[in-house]
Amino acid sequence: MNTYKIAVLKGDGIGPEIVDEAVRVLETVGRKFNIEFDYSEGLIGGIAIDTVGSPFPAETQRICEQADAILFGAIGDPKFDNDPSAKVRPEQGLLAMRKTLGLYANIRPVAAYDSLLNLSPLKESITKGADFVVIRELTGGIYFGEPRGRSENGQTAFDTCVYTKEEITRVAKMAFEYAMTRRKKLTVVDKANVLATSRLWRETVQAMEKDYPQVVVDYMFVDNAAMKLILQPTYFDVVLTENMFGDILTDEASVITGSLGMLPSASKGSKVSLYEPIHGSFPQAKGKGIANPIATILSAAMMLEDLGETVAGKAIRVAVDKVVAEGFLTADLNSINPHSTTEVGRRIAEVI
Ligand SMILES: NC(=O)C1=CN([C@@H]2O[C@H](COP(=O)(O)OP(=O)(O)OC[C@H]3O[C@@H](n4cnc5c(N)ncnc54)[C@H](O)[C@@H]3O)[C@@H](O)[C@H]2O)C=CC1
Ligand SMILES: CC(C)CC(=O)C(=O)O
Ligand SMILES: [Mg+2]
Repeated sequence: MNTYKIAVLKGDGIGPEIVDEAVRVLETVGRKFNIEFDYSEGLIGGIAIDTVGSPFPAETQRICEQADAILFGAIGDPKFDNDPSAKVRPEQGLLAMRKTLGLYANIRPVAAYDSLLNLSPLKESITKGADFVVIRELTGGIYFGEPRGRSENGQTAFDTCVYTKEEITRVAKMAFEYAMTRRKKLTVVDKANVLATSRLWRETVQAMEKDYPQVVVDYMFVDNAAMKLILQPTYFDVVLTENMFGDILTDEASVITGSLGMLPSASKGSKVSLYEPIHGSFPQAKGKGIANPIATILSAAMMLEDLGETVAGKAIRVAVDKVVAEGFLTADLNSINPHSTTEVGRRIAEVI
């Protein structure tokens, strides 16, 4: 029997509810495929600020560093969002965790489900067959650059976007390698017509093209990419982009699947990897049992595949596909006969 140490960071809002369903599904595949999970829970985000005064406590860092993989829910709470003067914010915990653990690449697969095509506001003729992966740089750019803050007596605010060649090279290498396992097409999304950082991105990736002669590379400005994503999503195979563009474009891309609650992700670096839905803490839904757990359950499937448990990961995907096809879904995707977060988690576990 294989045993894995999993750090479980539920976070805020719907975080605990969706992670509980992912754990339920992990337990089910564990029983079926003889895999054992040894879970350690850590605090992160608003709940960590309220409990111990820090959004990414040292104890949570220790738990993560000792784990084989990390399963993360979401952070964020309106009491911080609505207080611009808050000195410590839940989001700082997520950013600090990504930076401290060196999680420089966030892999966000996007695929349209045939049975959900009618639920996207986009026409079926546009979304059918869409299947791409966004590789978002995760520890650089404007979310981390210094200096940042206020000047002129608080009347001016500034953030700084910084990228080094090394940061671009390591994530681009991952993107080229992903492209090699797929349709061998890489689209680099930037704003090189305006931004110095984007010009460094373009120059760096262009220099790497010769190492991957089978990969066809194109470069697209982010404003055009934002349009193309919903005009012709089937155009894309692997998309490589910087931190903020990737954050924004993938929420947009979730419209292709019908709900933000469907998109999983893996955050990777050179050490332990972290698995997280792409959405946030959806505070309006907290405790109501209406949040879609599938993004988190599919993140757990990505985790198993990366741990080498491909059969178990595949079993989760097959079960999700079946449950999606039968329409046993939360209100975001089934407003007529909605099922609760727990019912959907239980159903997926039952089908495995
Ligand atoms: N990775 C993380 O932990 C992230 C945290 N946040 C934080 O989350 C809080 C809320 O931010 P929002 O901008 O409202 O983003 P959000 O992603 O939490 O929610 C946006 C909308 O997406 C839908 N949605 C999201 N998750 C869903 C799910 N599982 N099932 C069904 N529908 C779902 C809902 O309609 C919701 O109103 C903020 O405090 C923000 O800072 C935002 C994004 C990522
Ligand atoms: C809350 C932000 C720090 C991150 C975010 O929106 C994301 O990772 O998708
Ligand atoms: Mg986001």
